[in-house]
Amino acid sequence: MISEYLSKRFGLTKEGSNNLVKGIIYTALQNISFMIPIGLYSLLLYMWLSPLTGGEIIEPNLGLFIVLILIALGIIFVFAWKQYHFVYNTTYGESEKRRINLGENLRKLPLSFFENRDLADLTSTIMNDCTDLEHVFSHAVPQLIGSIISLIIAAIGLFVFDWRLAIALLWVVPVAFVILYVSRALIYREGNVVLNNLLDCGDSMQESIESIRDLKSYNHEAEYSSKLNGLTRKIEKSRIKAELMTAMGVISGNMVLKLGFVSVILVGSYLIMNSQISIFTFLIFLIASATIYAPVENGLMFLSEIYMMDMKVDRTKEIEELVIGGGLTEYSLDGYDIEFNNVNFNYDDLKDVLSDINFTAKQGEVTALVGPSGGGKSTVSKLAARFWDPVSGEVSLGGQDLSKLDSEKLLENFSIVFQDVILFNNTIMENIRIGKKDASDEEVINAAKLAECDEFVQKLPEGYDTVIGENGELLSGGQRQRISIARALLKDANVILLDEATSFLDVENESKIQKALSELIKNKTVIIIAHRMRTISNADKIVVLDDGKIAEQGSPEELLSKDGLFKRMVDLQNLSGEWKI
Ligand SMILES: Nc1ncnc2c1ncn2[C@@H]1O[C@H](COP(=O)(O)OP(=O)(O)OP(=O)(O)O)[C@@H](O)[C@H]1O
Repeated sequence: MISEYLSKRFGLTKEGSNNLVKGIIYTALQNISFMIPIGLYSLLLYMWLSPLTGGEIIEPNLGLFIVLILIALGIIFVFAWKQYHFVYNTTYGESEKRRINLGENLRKLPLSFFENRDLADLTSTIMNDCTDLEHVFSHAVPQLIGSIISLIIAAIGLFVFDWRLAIALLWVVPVAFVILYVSRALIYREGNVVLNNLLDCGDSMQESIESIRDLKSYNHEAEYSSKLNGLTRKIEKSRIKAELMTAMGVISGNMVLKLGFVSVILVGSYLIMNSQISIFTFLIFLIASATIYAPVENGLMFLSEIYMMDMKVDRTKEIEELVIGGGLTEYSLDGYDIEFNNVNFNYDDLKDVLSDINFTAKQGEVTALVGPSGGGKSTVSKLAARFWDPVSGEVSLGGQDLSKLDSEKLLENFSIVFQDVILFNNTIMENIRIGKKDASDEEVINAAKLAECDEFVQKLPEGYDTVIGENGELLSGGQRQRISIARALLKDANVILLDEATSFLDVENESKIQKALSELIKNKTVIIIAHRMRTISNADKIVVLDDGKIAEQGSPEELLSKDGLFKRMVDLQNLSGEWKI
């Protein structure tokens, strides 16, 4: 039962919660075993003090006492070792599983999730929240529950000994817990404020590092650092307030515990004066009051940590429980036409981003999406790869409704070249191999040659084995883009999405890549988004998107013969000397 509760409450695996229960039992046994030497010491005192209290002379066997103390130490050691084994193995094992699980879930989440989610927040959940949970499981939970169990057992023994002194000793414990329980709401609220301030500051840090070039070029560094200073001060203030709230609860609880010692002295003195208890009983309770509160004090300290943990468990659970895209993993496709049927879409219920979109991107053809900025071109391409599902209508691939297919499996059919190329701090060879993880070096080099990478790669100190730095910092924008095209060439999928794929390239390289792409796209479904008319002059079909609607569609020749938006865009670009058909 406890195991089920722990598993549900803290999101532990069955094995993890079973081991944590064992850890808690050993914590309680360890706490109790600490009382064995105290018991032996009390017995020794009783023997020594016996003649002073009118009893017979008892000669203690010191050798036996030393042996018993050594045995007690052995027992303490075994319990401590067992407790350590179960608690720490569980904690780090569970943390590992939690992180892997979160990583797996993130991998399976629809890409739309990441567009609306703050990346600093996600990193903080995986790293910081998991680390904080580690501490809670290794210290707070076993200590708190273990100390409650050992306290109950010790309390039963003390009640049997003398119920009046037991009450004098123990009345403070529930009072201390109630005080901390009452301060729970404040601790939770202030903890939340700290967490949000930390996230805001992490976000701003990340943003300032990512945009350092623009900040410097627009002389905005001073404003930005003063914003960061403000956020850091906010963290400091909220932390102090949160610590204060926690301290108020914990210190008040601990102060109440100290009253237990006072009440034992008062009640004990009264009972001794009235000859109702022996000096030995009084001594036992005095020793107990000096030791029994230590685990409770720890427990109180950890209770506040457990309160703070709630929000962290909620944040990790949110990712773990998010409905994963789901869908069929086994299906057959009738070709690779992508069809939009009466598709309507919005990102946030506020404004329709796409209305009544109907077109087919045919296999073996290049379909170009053009139109003014913000018209919805990228959104259409995202729907084509099921990064999002339409609000109404249907997007299909080879006759299958995309919203019924498993996203991960579906993307096996896609090669996508994004506008923002993401490269990894690895060699060029491995960066291209991402397109097809089992590709041989030869296949990688062939793809690189087709994407016009070979020439600049040969000039690098270690050729294909050159490590290109974080996000390819050693490469130019055009080189990065060519690497991402090489990846797509290597993947050789049936559907190709090119988002401004050649925007960084100079005219010479661009025409070379266009040649390579025309080889690649034979008999494939290609959707290309391009601002420059030159890059789509060979398209079979043009879909012009304006303000989320299809303004017109048809072959370039058809659209040029009309006096529509496309013609106006071409004329405009002709004016700037870019359009050659
Ligand atoms: N993740 C998002 N959340 C909310 N709104 C978004 C999101 N992405 C895009 N939009 C909005 O959707 C509309 C269409 O954007 P989209 O990026 O599809 O246009 P686009 O034609 O590709 O523009 P551009 O040519 O400038 O890249 C815009 O009004 C944009 O503000």
